[in-house]
Amino acid sequence: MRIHICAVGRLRAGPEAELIDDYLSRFDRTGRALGLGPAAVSEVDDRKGGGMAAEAALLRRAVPKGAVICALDERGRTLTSPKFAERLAGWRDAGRSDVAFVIGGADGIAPDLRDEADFLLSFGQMVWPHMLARVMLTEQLYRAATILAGGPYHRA
Ligand SMILES: C[S@@+](CC[C@H](N)C(=O)[O-])C[C@H]1O[C@@H](n2cnc3c(N)ncnc32)[C@H](O)[C@@H]1O
Repeated sequence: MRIHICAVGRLRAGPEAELIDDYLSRFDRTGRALGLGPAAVSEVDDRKGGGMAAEAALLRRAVPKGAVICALDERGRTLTSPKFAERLAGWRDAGRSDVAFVIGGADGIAPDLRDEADFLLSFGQMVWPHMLARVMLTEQLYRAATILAGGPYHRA
């Protein structure tokens, strides 16, 4: 099951980009035997200042047809890491080929795109910078893969 991280904004080289690359390559390595991955980031950038609606149109284009849409939003549901792993495995076991994690820009995700999501995932009620949300998501994807693989990385 392919993982797409569809995110607003271009990430420049730096510590966040290094962490994301590292977690995604670990996820791909661990996930391969589990039918999870590969994972890739699709960045969208509205240079015309069209706001959330313009970003939503670009994000929709980045989401593969038929993908499960999991939108990241502080108003969504919080999950434990094992429950997040279970949910990923559930989508895989239901035969879904693609899961798209959608991350908004400075103003968040347009309400109509949020309404289209199959799941709203929250990393708590605090608002995080979108680049940190990307890092947190990639770490949780790697953690989920290690949980499903029975590895020692996650300690509850
Ligand atoms: C700077 S935040 C935007 C916050 C904006 N005020 C809003 O109403 O959504 C940018 C993006 O990071 C992600 N994000 C930030 N905090 C989050 C959280 N606590 N849980 C899940 N995603 C979060 C969301 O995808 C959000 O659209």
